Amino acid sequence: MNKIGILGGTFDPPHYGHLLIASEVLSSLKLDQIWFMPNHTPPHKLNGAHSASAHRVKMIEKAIEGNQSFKVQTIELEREGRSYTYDTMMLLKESYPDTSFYFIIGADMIEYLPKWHKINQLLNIVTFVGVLRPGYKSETNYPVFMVKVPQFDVSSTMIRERIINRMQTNYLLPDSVISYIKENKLYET
Ligand SMILES: Nc1ncnc2c1ncn2[C@@H]1O[C@H](COP(=O)(O)OP(=O)(O)OP(=O)(O)O)[C@@H](O)[C@H]1O
Ligand SMILES: O=C(O)c1ccc[n+]([C@@H]2O[C@H](COP(=O)([O-])O)[C@@H](O)[C@H]2O)c1
Repeated sequence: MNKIGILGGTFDPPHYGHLLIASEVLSSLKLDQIWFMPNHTPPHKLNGAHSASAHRVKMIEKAIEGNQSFKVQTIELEREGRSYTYDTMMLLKESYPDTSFYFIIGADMIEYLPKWHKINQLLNIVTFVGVLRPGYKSETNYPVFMVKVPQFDVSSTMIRERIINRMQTNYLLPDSVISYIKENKLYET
């Protein structure tokens, strides 16, 4: 049985918080791979993503370059529409019947779990793995396996705001992603 961790997200842009939790969960749970899975339309973000899907994929590819255990999974972009995790995981279970899936979520998403689409059915097909995130609580009535990771208070929102305000973003995300953002003038207004 393969053990795959899935880090679903908007990745707008990807940052070291994402890479850190992916790497820590991979090693703590002895997973085979982590799949970074950008959503097409985040179910809970009314305005959707700021950057086009193609840019978000390119930025993830740059961020994970060189790490053989990290892959991009684009199933939600191909499907389009609102990216309900239950629908996605049903399709992935069908395509990969011999794989156990571990869906990684930060504490902001743990708080939001009661509102997830078909949450009880989803719990039957994935194991949720939770990590703490500064400013959010991890208490929940749902079965979430907590993995202790160093906390890093960075978010895509913080990075987008810094770019708008022409502040530096060094060491919050990989240089290759910073260069890509500059070349493509993302998030400037
Ligand atoms: N610094 C962090 N520490 C722990 N978990 C994180 C961190 N950043 C993101 N995550 C988790 O990674 C997943 C994907 O996050 P997402 O792509 O929405 O990034 P974000 O930084 O939360 O973005 P935004 O600020 O735009 O909401 C979510 O489960 C989120 O909780
Ligand atoms: O399926 C749902 O109802 C649902 C509700 C909120 C979030 N999610 C998923 O949780 C992951 C993290 O969300 P986000 O938008 O904070 O990056 C991402 O894969 C989302 O599609 C899924």
